[in-house]
Amino acid sequence: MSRPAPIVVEAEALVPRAAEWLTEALTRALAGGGRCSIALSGGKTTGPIYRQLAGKDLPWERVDFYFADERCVPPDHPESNYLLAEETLLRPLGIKREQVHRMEGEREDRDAAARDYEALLPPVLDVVVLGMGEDGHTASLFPGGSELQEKERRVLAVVGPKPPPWRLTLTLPVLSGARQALFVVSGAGKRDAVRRVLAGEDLPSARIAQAVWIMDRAAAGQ
Ligand SMILES: O=C1O[C@H](COP(=O)(O)O)[C@@H](O)[C@H](O)[C@H]1O
Repeated sequence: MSRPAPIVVEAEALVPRAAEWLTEALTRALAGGGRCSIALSGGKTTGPIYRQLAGKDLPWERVDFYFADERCVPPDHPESNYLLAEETLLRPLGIKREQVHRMEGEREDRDAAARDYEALLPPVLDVVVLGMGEDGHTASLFPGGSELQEKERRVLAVVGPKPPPWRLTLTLPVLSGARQALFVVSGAGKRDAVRRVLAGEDLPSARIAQAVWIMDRAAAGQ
């Protein structure tokens, strides 16, 4: 599959462009009149996008929320990806509890938490929002990790180099199988990783070949 050409925008246009893309993706996924699923990422880039997405007029009662990854911390911890989504998107929209499927990163038995999450994931996700770290990681799939070879498991507990170390993450078969996937990348710190992905290097982020990339000029090296 050939990678779609990245969409490069001015820094101030990144958030509105990404929120618009997600609105269109959700609209497509909801077009049949049924429910749709979206998996959210954490990190620094996504919060402002979620805030803007929360202002969009969509039939939110038909959207089910999942997570691409979670740090192994309680859900009210400042590092929690769930907390970020809760504060910027889920609470502002008044999303019902039963529509939100968070990864239970706080559980002592992380493998059991990963297996329980596998049991509630839909067979295919309609929309996935992803970020990319400066090392090319996405969700909690880090370069060189053995979990990148995973073919069967859909969710894994992993240890990564970025604090907090323990994480739960969707695996590549799930992320690369999503119907629509978006990477949002900003800042000069990501420039080298972007260059490596676009040059065809085998970084975790590069493995989600169907994804659309929206980035600002600094990340694109322009
Ligand atoms: O640790 C994480 O990092 C990635 C990238 O975050 P960013 O702040 O560099 O955009 C994020 O996508 C992931 O959900 C998060 O757990």
